Amino acid sequence: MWKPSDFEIPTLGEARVNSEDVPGLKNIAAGRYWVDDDERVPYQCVFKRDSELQTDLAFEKAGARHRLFFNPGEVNAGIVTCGGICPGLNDVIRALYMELHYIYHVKSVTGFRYGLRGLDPSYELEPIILNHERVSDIQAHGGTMLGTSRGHVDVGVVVDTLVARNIHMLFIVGGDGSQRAAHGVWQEIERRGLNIAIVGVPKTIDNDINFVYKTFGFDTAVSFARDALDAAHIEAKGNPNGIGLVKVMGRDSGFIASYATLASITVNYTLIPELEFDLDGPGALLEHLEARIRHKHHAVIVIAEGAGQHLLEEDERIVDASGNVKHGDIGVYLKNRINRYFKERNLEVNLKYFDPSYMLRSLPANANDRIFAADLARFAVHAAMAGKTDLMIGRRFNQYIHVPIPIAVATRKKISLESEIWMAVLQATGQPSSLQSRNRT
Ligand SMILES: Nc1ncnc2c1ncn2[C@@H]1O[C@H](COP(=O)(O)OP(=O)(O)O)[C@@H](O)[C@H]1O
Ligand SMILES: O=P(O)(O)OC[C@H]1O[C@](O)(COP(=O)(O)O)[C@@H](O)[C@@H]1O
Repeated sequence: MWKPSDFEIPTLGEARVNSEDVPGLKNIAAGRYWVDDDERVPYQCVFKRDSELQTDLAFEKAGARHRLFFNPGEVNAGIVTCGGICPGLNDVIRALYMELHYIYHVKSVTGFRYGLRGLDPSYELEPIILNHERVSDIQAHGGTMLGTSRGHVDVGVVVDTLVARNIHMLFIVGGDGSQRAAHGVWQEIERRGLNIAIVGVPKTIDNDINFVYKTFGFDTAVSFARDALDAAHIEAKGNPNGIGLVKVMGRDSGFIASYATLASITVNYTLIPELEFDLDGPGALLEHLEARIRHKHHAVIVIAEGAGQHLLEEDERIVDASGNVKHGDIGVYLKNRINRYFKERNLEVNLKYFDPSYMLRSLPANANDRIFAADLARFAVHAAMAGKTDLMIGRRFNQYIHVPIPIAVATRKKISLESEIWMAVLQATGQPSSLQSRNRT
């Protein structure tokens, strides 16, 4: 259980600069952005009749502060993007640069290349000094102009690089792994007694980071996944006993699969990592699918990549360079099992398999994601300028907040049997709730 003090954001020291003297900041609609340091957003808001609202647990509200720790004109800022790519990364980089340069007029903005390894001199990746020309059109492209990577980098080496390059604030754009790394870097900075701010911008296509109602890029990914599901439906209906099977990303969570199901409304089975399912036996997927094919002559199935891993051989499971489990290909496995099942029963089916996984990560951001990614970046800059550190920008109840990184990475956002999204999926698909009746522990 959290304590109120767990929600406190570390600061580098006493604020020394009056932000109202920063010309760029004065010119923007400061009324909208300026936030008093004691403004809070409650941690809990929904409460049942018998449980109390714990108003003492609250996040700090994000926004421009009246007083800054850093003198903007002296600041050298750094940006790094880590982990898998995601629509909107370039929007974040662009907005970080624009806010730092045009609003705060910082001295320099350095982009470290290929994730954390860009901060390890042994990789010999010379950083990029960002300027207007370099970033002005990057939002039109997917991926990240800085490159990204997975894999361990020593936090001591990262801090050595920050010191050597006289970086005052580092923006780490990445998922839970990157935010853990950010916390490690901050701990090392604190141990050395340095004044360097570490601010995280949460990123994952899977949307499973807590305290961000939806991660940037997720909206874009869902639209693309919806198109794949619609295509699978057309294929399924256009062939005798057609089955459209679509695999989407989602290492540990089924948000893309579930939201795309709701957006497409053509799906009959949604299989997600959080809920276990069986293939064989009475009432299990294959038997249910057979009944549907005999009755309706077509079906659409969406499966998230992390679903049904218990069905695969243990030795198919490997980890990536960052230590994340790399799942076996459940899509291909399911395709083969379905085909074999119907062949054994001498029942013709026409299964079309779609694997749009990587395609939905590499798109440029759609309109909503573009707005959101840029907002996160701007709030990250305000936080760092005020000398706040070891935090990630989040969003709760329509307000941007400062989330202490240890809280942000303590748990992962997941879909459960009892969640509203799952109820909606069951309703939209008509799949029996008994098909996946166990939360995965
Ligand atoms: N616990 C950790 N401590 C330090 N670095 C970490 C930790 N977990 C992940 N990292 C580093 O963070 C970077 C991104 O992590 P990864 O899990 O690949 O992606 P994501 O940030 O998208 O979850 C990698 O360089 C990885 O080595
Ligand atoms: O092939 P890669 O780059 O390891 O990416 C695959 C993984 O990345 C994800 O898209 C999530 O990655 P992030 O958490 O880094 O955004 C997973 O769904 C998927 O398992």
